[in-house]
Amino acid sequence: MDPLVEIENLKAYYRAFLFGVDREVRAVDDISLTIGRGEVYGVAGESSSGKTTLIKTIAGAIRPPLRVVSGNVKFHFAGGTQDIYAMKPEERMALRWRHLSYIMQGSMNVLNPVRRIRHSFTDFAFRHMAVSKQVFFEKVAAHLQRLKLDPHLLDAYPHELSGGMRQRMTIALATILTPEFIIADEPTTALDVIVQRDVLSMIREIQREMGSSFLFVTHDMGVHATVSDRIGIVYAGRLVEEAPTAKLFSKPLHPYTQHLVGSLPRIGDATTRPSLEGRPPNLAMPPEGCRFHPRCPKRMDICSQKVPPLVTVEPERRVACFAVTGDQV
Ligand SMILES: Nc1ncnc2c1ncn2[C@@H]1O[C@H](COP(=O)(O)OP(=O)(O)OP(=O)(O)O)[C@@H](O)[C@H]1O
Repeated sequence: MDPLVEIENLKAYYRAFLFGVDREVRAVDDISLTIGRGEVYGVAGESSSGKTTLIKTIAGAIRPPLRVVSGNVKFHFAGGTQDIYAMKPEERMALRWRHLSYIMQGSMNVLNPVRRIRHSFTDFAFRHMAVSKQVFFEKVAAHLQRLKLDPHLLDAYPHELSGGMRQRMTIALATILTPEFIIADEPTTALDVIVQRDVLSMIREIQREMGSSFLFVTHDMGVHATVSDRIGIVYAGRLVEEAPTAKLFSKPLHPYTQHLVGSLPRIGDATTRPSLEGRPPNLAMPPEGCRFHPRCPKRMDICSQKVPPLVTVEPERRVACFAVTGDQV
């Protein structure tokens, strides 16, 4: 794999006062992963597992009470290497849009609601292209056409577009400068299933045509099945399994992944699936050992005593579970 993003032993904690006690919320706790050039890397996990915090730390968007405790994030943009935490804030800002861009849930965060859409394109992208306004808008129109969007929509206000159309416009905006790396945070969660399918196929097409890498974050395993090449499963701030999508779905190894995959509905199967007992832990007071052990159907004594390391069990496949790797690791 030709790596575009390398994340090593990343720990990022929030400082929080809970019941009068100063605590650390260990939202990202020792995560290492690599995203290849041209790859869609999916991150899955339930609510509060640390997905958004992981995105923030990867993008270097760190504000109190969040702080990076250890680890590093390296990008390999434009033939060089950028160590995100060794860069000055203005150098980090310079990567935005041109090399690294975002697609968020809720496009109104990006499209200015009181201005026509063309102004959002000018605000974000014009200064990065050394061309006249006329050439700039010719390029924008060509980009929209390539993405099957009518360039006349540039004259509309965001509220005049449907939710799906707005989200597609946001994706056009995020990709106008052909960034190498795109972070997508639950980009289809607020959309209905039909519109969701359109948006996902648009993302796939962009990835194929432009060769950009994606970090695609969603709790929705069905969406991952459609769009992700590889998936990292996050539980309570830790990466517990990573595998190519087809392998992860056909043979999930970690008991938590088995639960996620097993809960997906299947056509013709009307049986109810057992739910997982308990709740995800409070990350200010996570359990000792494996954070999943209080809910795990396969737990052993060691699971409450020792943190299972993330072990490569087959090529391209890592899992952190003593029930899979044995307790001698
Ligand atoms: N500003 C904050 N101060 C303290 N704790 C925080 C803060 N923001 C998030 N957290 C905590 O960090 C943990 C991870 O949150 P995060 O938002 O990263 O999870 P998530 O997987 O993205 O969840 P969701 O899918 O619900 O957005 C949670 O326990 C959350 O309560």
